[in-house]
Amino acid sequence: MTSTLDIDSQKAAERVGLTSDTIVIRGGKPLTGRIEVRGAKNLVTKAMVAALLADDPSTLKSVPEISDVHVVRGLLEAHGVVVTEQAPGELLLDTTNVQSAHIAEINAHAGSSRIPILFCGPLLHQLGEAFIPDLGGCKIGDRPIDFHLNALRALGATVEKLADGIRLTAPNGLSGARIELPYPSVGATEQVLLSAVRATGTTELKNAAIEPEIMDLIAILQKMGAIISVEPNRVIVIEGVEKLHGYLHSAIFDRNEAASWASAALATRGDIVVGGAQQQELMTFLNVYRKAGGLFDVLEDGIRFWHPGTPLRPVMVETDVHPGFMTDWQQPLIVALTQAEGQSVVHETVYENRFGFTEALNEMGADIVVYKSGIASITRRVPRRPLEQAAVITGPTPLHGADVRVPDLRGGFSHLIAALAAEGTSTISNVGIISRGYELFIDKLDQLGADFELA
Ligand SMILES: CC(=O)N[C@H]1[C@@H](OP(=O)(O)OP(=O)(O)OC[C@H]2O[C@@H](n3ccc(=O)[nH]c3=O)[C@H](O)[C@@H]2O)O[C@H](CO)[C@@H](O)[C@@H]1O
Ligand SMILES: C=C(OP(=O)(O)O)C(=O)O
Repeated sequence: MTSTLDIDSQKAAERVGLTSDTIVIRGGKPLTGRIEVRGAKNLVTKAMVAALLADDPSTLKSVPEISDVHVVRGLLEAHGVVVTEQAPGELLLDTTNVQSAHIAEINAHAGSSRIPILFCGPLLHQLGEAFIPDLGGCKIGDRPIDFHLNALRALGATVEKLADGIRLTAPNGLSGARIELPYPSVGATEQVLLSAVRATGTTELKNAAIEPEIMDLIAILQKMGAIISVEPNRVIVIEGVEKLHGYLHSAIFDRNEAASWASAALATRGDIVVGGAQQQELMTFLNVYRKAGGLFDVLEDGIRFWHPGTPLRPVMVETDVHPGFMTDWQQPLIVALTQAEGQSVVHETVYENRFGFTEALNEMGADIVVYKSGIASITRRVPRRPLEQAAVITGPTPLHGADVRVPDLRGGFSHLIAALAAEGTSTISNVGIISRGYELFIDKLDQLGADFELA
């Protein structure tokens, strides 16, 4: 099983032209103004991989300037794909000359993101073999890839574990199979889609994830010529086709980035219009936001989020697969919950180690207690998973500045907004990690009136 390597924050910063990996923030000032969100990190990177399934070029629009996009671009280029930025945020992905890559070139991207694992199916179809380096991604749990490898084996791939990654071959090509995931994993569902779409015969995937980004990937594959039915009860049926052609697609907006800026408005007592945000993909988040006392207004071209000016209310949140409350939303929201009057409880049911960032919040004055084995006694909608954890946040607690180091993407954004909400000065290092998923976040902080400088 490939391990999740540490993300190199400085490298991530360099990829997007961030001149420093440390930021000094003078907090206590509400964030106000308008920022734009573009395509979702969790779709755009996969859409770029999907282009590999076609023999002619694809065009992807609304591509954000984030580090993970550069990582996938590098991997595609290593395989002979010519990637051109035709206009701001518009990539032309020319796959007419796909070829095997040098292992050294692939390994240069080891530990940078989780996307390399999704190259398996497209490379097997195009080249009959694939080498996948050790993965990166946020260290928020073990993050095994057993569902991926079992699905690939079921489709006919042979998997060989190497010291620095995995090698896959499919001597007889891939063929349709009946696959049931033990849990509706986003990545494993995408793995099956990208592998089964050009396999011989039909694949039935049970217990599939149905996140909006997956639906957008299915839309892209359908544009390319695929036949994919999303059926009731998390069943996806993929009827394999021999050839796919390039696509023209504008990526779905980044709902995780939108929810993060919404939480920033609440935590800093601010007022932020998130241009490009849409209501439907955020409905579950908006309900919780409203219960906590946050105000929002759905506009024609975005959503306005603001603090009510009166005390916030505590909430109980259970993270879950879609349409539940997304795990990536809980970290920024917790910063706002430190300012609610009373006890909030956040049950994390997707990952087993996603509360590490709360230590820094406690150093800044928050009162957050993490229950490493969850809280069993509360009856809830989401059935308990063995890996579950819970955080109890008691507020309101004034926050003060501190020196902190970003541990992961969403935790890092949470530290930024905690520092912006806090009285005094904070120094936050390792902020390059934030550029994995937050486009131009330094420019956006500037647009929203934050008082900071890069160290
Ligand atoms: C790049 C990307 O899209 N990342 C998102 C994706 O991550 P990612 O696709 O990695 O997350 P998964 O949905 O696969 O993981 C969910 C759970 O399944 C477990 N699991 C997964 C695969 C596997 O082979 N074995 C296994 O046990 C994981 O350890 C975790 O406990 O979905 C997550 C859940 O919405 C989000 O937090 C991430 O932002
Ligand atoms: C966990 C996340 O991303 P990744 O799967 O890329 O590590 C995230 O976006 O919060």
